[in-house]
Amino acid sequence: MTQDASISLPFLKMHGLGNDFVVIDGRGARAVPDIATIRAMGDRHRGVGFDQLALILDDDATDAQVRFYNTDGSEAGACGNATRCVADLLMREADATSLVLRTERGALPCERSGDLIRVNMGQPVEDWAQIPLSRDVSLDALPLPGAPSAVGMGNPHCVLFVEDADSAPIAEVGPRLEHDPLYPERTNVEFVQVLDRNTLRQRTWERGAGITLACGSGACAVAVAAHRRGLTERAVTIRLDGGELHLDWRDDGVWMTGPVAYVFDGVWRG
Ligand SMILES: N[C@H](CCC[C@H](N)C(=O)O)C(=O)O
Repeated sequence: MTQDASISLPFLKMHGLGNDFVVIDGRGARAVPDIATIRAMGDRHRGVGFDQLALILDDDATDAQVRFYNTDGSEAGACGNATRCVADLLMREADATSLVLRTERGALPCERSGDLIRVNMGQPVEDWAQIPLSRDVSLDALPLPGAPSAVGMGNPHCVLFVEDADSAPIAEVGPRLEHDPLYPERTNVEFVQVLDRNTLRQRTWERGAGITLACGSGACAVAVAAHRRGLTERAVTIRLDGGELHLDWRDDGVWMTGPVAYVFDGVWRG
C-alpha cells in the first residue's frame, strides 16, 4: 500500500524534564494538523511520539496563543512544561526576555531566569464546578480512596498524598482516578510524598497521555494542595521523575520555574 504523503508539516521536538512535546507553528497562513494527524503524530511507534502537541497560533492581544493536545487527541486547557518550551522558543525568536502567551485559561506571563524559564500559571480554580467536579465536595478531602485534593489549574488535577511515591501503583490507580465520575472531564493524577516543608516528590498519571516524566500544571496543583493542607510553605521544590521544578504560589498566581530542551526538528508526511 502506498501512502498519500500529501501533508507536509514542519515541527519541532522539545521537552521540559522529559515531558515531551511536538511544537507546531501555525501562525500566519501555516498549515495546522487536524485531530487525526495529531493522534498519528503522537504514536510512539508509527509517528513522532509526544506527551502533548503544542500548537502556536496568532493572537491579537498577546505574543501568541498556544493550544495543547494529548496523544489521544483530547485538548488540555493548560500545560505548564509546554508553555515554558514555547516561551523559550518565541523569546529567542524575538530576542526578548519576557512575553505573554494566551492559553485557554488566560494570558500567562513568561520570563527567562538565567538558564531556566518561568511562567505564571495563574491562581488555582476554587469553584468545584469550574475544576470541574461533578458535585460540591470538600476540595482537600475528596470522597475517593486516599482522600485526595482537587485542584484546577485550567485543567483538572487529583492530588493524592502517599507515604512513598516511588512504590505508588500509579499505572493501576492513575487510570481509575482519571475516569472516576467525580471528574466529569476526567483528571490528571499526581502521587505526592512530602519530604520536608519545602520539598516534595511527585509522580504523575496524565489524562489522555498516561505516565509522564513530569507535569508542570500538576506540579502547580501539588504545591497548592500541599500548602492548603498546611504541609508546606508557599515556595517549594518538586522532584519529578524527569528533574526538578520550583514552584512559588504568590499573590499574583503560581509561578513555575524549570529547564527546557530542544531535541530535533523535522517534517511530518502524512
Ligand atoms: N504535561 C502538562 C499537563 C498536561 C495535562 C493534560 N494531560 C490534560 O489533559 O490536562 C504540563 O506540563 O502541565
